[in-house]
Amino acid sequence: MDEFDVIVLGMGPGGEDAAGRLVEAGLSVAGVEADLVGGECPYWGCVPSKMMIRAAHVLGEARRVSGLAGDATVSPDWTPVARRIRAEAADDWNDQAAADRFEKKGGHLVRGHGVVTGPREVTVGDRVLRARRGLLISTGTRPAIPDIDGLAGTPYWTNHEAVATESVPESMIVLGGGAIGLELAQVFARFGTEITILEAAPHLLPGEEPEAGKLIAKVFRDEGIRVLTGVSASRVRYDGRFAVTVGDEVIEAANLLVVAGRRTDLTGLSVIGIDETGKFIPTDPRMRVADGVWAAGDVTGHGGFTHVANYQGRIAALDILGEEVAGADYRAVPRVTYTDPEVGAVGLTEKQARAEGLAVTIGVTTAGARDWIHGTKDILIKLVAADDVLVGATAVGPAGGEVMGALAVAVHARVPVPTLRSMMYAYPTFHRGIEDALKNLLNQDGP
Ligand SMILES: Cc1cc2nc3c(=O)[nH]c(=O)nc-3n(C[C@H](O)[C@H](O)[C@H](O)COP(=O)(O)OP(=O)(O)OC[C@H]3O[C@@H](n4cnc5c(N)ncnc54)[C@H](O)[C@@H]3O)c2cc1C
Ligand SMILES: NC(=O)c1ccc[n+]([C@@H]2O[C@H](COP(=O)([O-])OP(=O)(O)OC[C@H]3O[C@@H](n4cnc5c(N)ncnc54)[C@H](O)[C@@H]3O)[C@@H](O)[C@H]2O)c1
Repeated sequence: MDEFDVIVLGMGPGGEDAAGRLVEAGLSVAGVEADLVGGECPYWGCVPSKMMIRAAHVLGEARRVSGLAGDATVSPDWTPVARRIRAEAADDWNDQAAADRFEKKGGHLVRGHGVVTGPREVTVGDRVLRARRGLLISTGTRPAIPDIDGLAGTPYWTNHEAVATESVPESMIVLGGGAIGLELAQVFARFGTEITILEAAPHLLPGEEPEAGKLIAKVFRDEGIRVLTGVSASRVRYDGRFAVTVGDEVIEAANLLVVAGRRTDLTGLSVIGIDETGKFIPTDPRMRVADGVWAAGDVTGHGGFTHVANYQGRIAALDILGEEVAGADYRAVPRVTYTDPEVGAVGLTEKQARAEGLAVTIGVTTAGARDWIHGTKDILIKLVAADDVLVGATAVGPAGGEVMGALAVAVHARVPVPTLRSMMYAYPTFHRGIEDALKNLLNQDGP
């Protein structure tokens, strides 16, 4: 029996951050990891995907030279993208640097799949680990694979294969029009892949404002991407190429990318009172699950983002240390889909605000001086206000994620709308569109 103060199960952005803090505070910590220390984000998610996106956006900009600055010939080549991901982001999918960082602090890394076998007990192979103070569960998510006739057993891609590929496919069906699907679809399209996106919901990015998803669909179609919304694939066949049946049509492509959401694995957690058939681990504001058990990250269901996992990991670590800590506050969760244009959003959508029974006012702007100068019409700022404070906002545009930063401050700090209206917005920035949207805040009856 190995005894530690704390066991951290899963060393992704939620667990790694918390484990490091706990070790630095002087506790003995076992970090249990089945795969790579660092989790999805540095090896298969945020970091390599954003390197791919950076390369694709450079191509997009080069293609805008015509009409604005003369002529440019662009010859896309995946080689530097694959090289950069392998060398700079994933270190050839080797986590030695992260493992060393944790162990040099004094942490104890246990490699292998951990099973929770008691309130403060994790079994890894034939090793039984016991925690004197607490167990932090931060096991993240895996790709959810829809139950479609013929899909299982075919060589479809998930984000793992897409990130690690050394070449771009000639054609690809993208199953799912959420954040991963859209980011990767646009990357591969800009490198020459013929893309068809299949999205079951009525619009792309169904968790966000419908106007944002519709604007991205328009941009993608203008770029030559085929976008089908409100569709469901009924059958998949593979005989060297994929054939996916959608209604009466059979769509063929060299590759199929399945990006239809993520799923947690709660197997075995009934020993600590968790419903194993549930989707997520319920937590209180201090990330407590049960006596001596905490959870952080994607497994808690408060948004699949690295910044949420880090935020929760910090709260859990401070609570485990017995320090005073403000409970988690999810009113202003920021999120960015790094398409071109970017979709930045914070807080509630109009639909969510109305579902909460709030008396909602909406302000929208779709044009401003900067986008006209920039040469784009694809922008949107949508504000959702209630009781004279913003409760949610969306910014789509060339710097949508950055514009959202200002809106996140307003939502988080509950800045009164009259205060937001009274300030100056630098001319001619993209964020100056916020001023126009504030002027347009109107009472509306809702969709
Ligand atoms: C393609 C892609 C792009 C993304 N881009 C962004 C982005 O731009 N910005 C952003 O904020 N977020 C992004 N995300 C989401 C982000 O990666 C996740 O929110 C984040 O990684 C969650 O951290 P986590 O610690 O909860 O889980 P994970 O990163 O999933 O880590 C969990 C770890 O636990 C380990 N584990 C699981 N079960 C066990 C077990 N029983 N025993 C031992 N180890 C176990 C796993 O091997 C894994 O290493 C992206 C995700 C993807 C897939
Ligand atoms: N920029 C970022 O911060 C970023 C980037 C990528 C991913 N992520 C996170 O990673 C997580 C996973 O992303 P994701 O895009 O896989 O999930 P998602 O849940 O955001 O989107 C999945 C999409 O697939 C659709 N879908 C599901 N089943 C389908 C089917 N059978 N046919 C057609 N469409 C189907 C859903 O309607 C949904 O729109 C999310 O939590 C996201 O927040 C974040």
